[in-house]
Amino acid sequence: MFELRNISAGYSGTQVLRGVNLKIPASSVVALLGPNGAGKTTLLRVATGLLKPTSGQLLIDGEDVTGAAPHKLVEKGVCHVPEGRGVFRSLSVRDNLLLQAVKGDQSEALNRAVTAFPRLGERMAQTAGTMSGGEQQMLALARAYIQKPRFILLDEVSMGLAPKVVDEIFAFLEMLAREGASLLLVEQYVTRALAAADFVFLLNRGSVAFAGQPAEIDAEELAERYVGAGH
Ligand SMILES: Nc1ncnc2c1ncn2[C@@H]1O[C@H](COP(=O)(O)OP(=O)(O)OP(=O)(O)O)[C@@H](O)[C@H]1O
Repeated sequence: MFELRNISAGYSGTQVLRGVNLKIPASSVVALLGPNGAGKTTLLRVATGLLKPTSGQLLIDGEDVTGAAPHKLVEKGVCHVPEGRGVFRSLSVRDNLLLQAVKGDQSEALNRAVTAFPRLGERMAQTAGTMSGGEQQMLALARAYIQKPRFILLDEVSMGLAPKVVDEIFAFLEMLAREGASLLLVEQYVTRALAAADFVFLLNRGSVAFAGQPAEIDAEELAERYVGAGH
């Protein structure tokens, strides 16, 4: 269980998050929705240790990890897939994957990546930056998967991708949750996020405006009121 408890945070005097409570249980997908500027990315930055909260706690399986450096959280199984795909564009697909592998486990890491996304297997020698947006996102997700993360925080992974690729990516994310991971999915793609999620949090102006199950939400109304285009 990954938990943010009463978190407030911001940037040099500007408060963005105001007393946010959010839980990501094991083996579940939690969608974090909300309009532009609501504070979703800021929340992910707090959750990954990149931004220290001004108050509140970050807990992993009940252990207080507030203020821990990002690499300490990585050691605890926290993995961040940032907006705009965290891949090294000038490196090959293979090198991108190997950089994520523990020494001695290189072939296992490559196998794991190809199991997740078979298409990457055909493109090992290709320079990552020359692949399509969808393929680069698959590579970013495969790099995360290699680390066998327990908590995966994803920022707009479906942004700008074709519906078929988005289907493939969501199927992969649901498989990660079935394997036991906890996922926090920041999404503009409301319908898709609600279909995949076990729990939904709606952030508005830095506060949680709704927390509950997808069935309690009217996706159309939500998209109109809070999220805007892209659903
Ligand atoms: N580095 C920064 N310095 C100062 N203010 C920032 C910084 N990053 C974000 N903000 C401000 O914090 C607020 C929340 O931004 P954030 O990126 O967390 O929202 P978001 O919900 O992820 O929005 P979007 O959907 O547009 O990405 C915004 O008003 C933004 O201008």
